[in-house]
Amino acid sequence: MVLHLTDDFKANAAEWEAAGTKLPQYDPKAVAEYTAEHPYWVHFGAGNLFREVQALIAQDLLNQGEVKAGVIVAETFDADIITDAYKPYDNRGLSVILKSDGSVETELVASVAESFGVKAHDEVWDGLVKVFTNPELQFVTVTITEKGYAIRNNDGELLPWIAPEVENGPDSAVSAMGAITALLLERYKAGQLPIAMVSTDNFSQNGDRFRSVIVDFAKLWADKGFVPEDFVTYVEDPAKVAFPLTMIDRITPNPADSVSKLLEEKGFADNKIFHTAKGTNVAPFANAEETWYLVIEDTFPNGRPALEKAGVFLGDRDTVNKADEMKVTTCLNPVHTALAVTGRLMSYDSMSETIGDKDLKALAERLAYVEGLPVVADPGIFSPKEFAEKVIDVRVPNPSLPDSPVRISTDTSQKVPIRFGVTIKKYVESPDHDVNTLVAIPLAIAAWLRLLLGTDGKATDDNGNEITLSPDPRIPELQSALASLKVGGDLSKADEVLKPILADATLWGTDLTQTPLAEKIVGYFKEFAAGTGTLHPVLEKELGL
Ligand SMILES: NC(=O)c1ccc[n+]([C@@H]2O[C@H](COP(=O)([O-])OP(=O)(O)OC[C@H]3O[C@@H](n4cnc5c(N)ncnc54)[C@H](O)[C@@H]3O)[C@@H](O)[C@H]2O)c1
Ligand SMILES: O=P(O)(O)OC[C@@H](O)[C@@H](O)[C@H](O)[C@H](O)CO
Repeated sequence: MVLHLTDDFKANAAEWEAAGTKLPQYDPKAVAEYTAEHPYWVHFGAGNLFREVQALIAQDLLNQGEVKAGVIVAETFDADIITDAYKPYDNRGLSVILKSDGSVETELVASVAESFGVKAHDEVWDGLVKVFTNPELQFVTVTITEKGYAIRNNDGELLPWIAPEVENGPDSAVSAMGAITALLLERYKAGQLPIAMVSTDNFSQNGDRFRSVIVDFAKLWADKGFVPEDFVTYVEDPAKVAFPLTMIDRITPNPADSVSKLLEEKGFADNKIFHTAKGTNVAPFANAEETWYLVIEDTFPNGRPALEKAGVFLGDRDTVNKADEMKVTTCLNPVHTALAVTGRLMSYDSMSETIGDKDLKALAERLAYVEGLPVVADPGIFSPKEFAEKVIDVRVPNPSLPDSPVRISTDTSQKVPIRFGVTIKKYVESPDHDVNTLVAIPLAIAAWLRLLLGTDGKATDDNGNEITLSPDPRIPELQSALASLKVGGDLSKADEVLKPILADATLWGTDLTQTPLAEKIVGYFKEFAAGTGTLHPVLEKELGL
C-alpha cells in the first residue's frame, strides 16, 4: 500500500482508513473552485504552525459544512516553501499528531485551496490582489515569526531591505509588512472594504504591534506621496481594518526525520523534508502535539465564520490579552526559552531531555510558579496554574515530540523582551513585588549570555565541546560585544563588558542596569563562564537544590 497526498482519496478511502488517517469530508476540487470566487480567509506564512492550526481549523469548518471555501496561503519571505512543499502536493498536507501516550494520529488536510509564493509584482501578485479586492474576504491570519514584523532597527532607522520599498512605493513591496500594506491599499482602492488582520505570532499585544507597523508603513508612503492620507485613516480605523489580539498555542516542532521514517514505514509516500535556502524546514507533513489553543479577540469588521465550532475561543480584548500574557510571558514560552538555552549548554537534543534533567526542571518550575504566576492575571477561560502544570508535567516531557533546544533557541534575542522582559517590568513597577527576589529569570538570562561566548555563530557547551548556535539576527553584534570574555578566562572585566548589553532596553524591555538584576546576572554569568561543568552546581546552589 502506497499513499500519495494527491490521491483521489474517495476512490482509495479504504486504504487511507486502513492507515488510520482521517479524510476530508468534502470535495477539494469543488472547494478550490468556489474559493477562487468567494475567498474568506488568507494566511501569510506557510510554515509548520499554519499546517497544524489554521489549516486544520479551515478543514474542520469545511467538514462541518460551516463554510464552502478553503484557506488561501501566501508566502512572502520564502517562496521555496510553496514550490517545494505545497504545489507538488496540490496544496495538501498530512497532519501528524504525536500524543503524549505514544500514539500517533494522522489526517489528510486539503483545506488549502490556493497557495501564492510572492517574489515580485507578477502574475502571482495579481492573483493575491484579486483576492484582496474581493468584498467577501473576511480576515487574514499571519505566522511569520517575531522578526517578520520588524521594519526598523533599534535606532528607528528603516531596515536595509525595507528602505527601498519605502523609496520606490507600494508597487515594489515584497517584504511581509510591505506586501501586506500594499495589498491593504488595493482593498482600500476597491472601496475601503473592511477586514480583520489577525497576527497569530507569539508576542504580547501582537495585534497592536501588527497595526502599528502597518500604520507606520502607510504613513511612510503617504509622506512620499505614493498613497493618499485617507489610506492611513483607513488602516487606522478599527471599524474598517481591525487588528485583533490573539493567543496561539500548539508545540509544532520542525518536521522530524523520525516522523518522516515512521510515515515511510506506514506507506505514506510524501515524507520528504526540505531545508530551503532561507533556512525553513518544511515538508508535505507537519508534526505537533495534541494540545492546542487559539484565542482571538472577537473583532471582525467583515464578519467571520463560526470559528468557535472548530475549537477557537473568541473573547473580549481583556480576556485575550490575559490569555496571551499568561502563555507567552509566564507559563509556556519563558519556560521553553530557559530550558532551551540551558539545554543547549548541556547539548541535549530534545526538549523532553531538558525537562528530564532535575536541575533544569527546577529552574522551569521556579520560573513559572514562583516568579511568573504571582504577576500574571487569570484570563478566566483557563487556570494559569493548571496551564503551567500541563506544560511542565505533560507537554514538554512528551517523549514522542521531536522538539529541540536548537529550534526553541532560534531568534532568542527577539524573544527575551517578551518572555522575560514583561515579567521583569511588572516586578520593577509594582510596589507589591520585589525584583530582588527574582532568581530563575536572571539565571536564564546569564545562561544565555554564557551560551553566546564564541565567534562566528559558534560557541561551546558546558562540557567544552564546540556547538553551532541557532540562527538569531543579533548574534554577530552580541558575540562581538562579548568577544573579550572567554569560558575559563579572565572575567574581571565582565561587569564592564556586560553593562551595555544589560542596559539595552530593546533586549530586556527595561534598562536592567537601573535594577538590581544587572549585578545578579553578572554574578551568575561569571559563575557559569568560570569553566566547564558549572551549569549544574550553579543551578543547584542558586535554586537551593
Ligand atoms: N511552532 C510552534 O510551536 C509555534 C506555536 C505557537 C506560535 N508560533 C508562532 O508562529 C511562528 C512561526 O512558527 P512556525 O512553526 O510556522 O515556523 P516555521 O519555521 O515553520 O515557519 C516560519 C514562517 O515564517 C516565515 N518567516 C521567517 N522569517 C521571516 C521574515 N523575516 N519575514 C517574513 N516571514 C518570515 C517563513 O517564511 C515561514 O512562513 C513562530 O515564530 C511563532 O511566533 C509557533
Ligand atoms: O515559535 P517561536 O520561535 O516564537 O518560539 C519557539 C517555541 O517556544 C514556540 O514555538 C512554542 O513551541 C509555541 O509557542 C507553543 O505554542
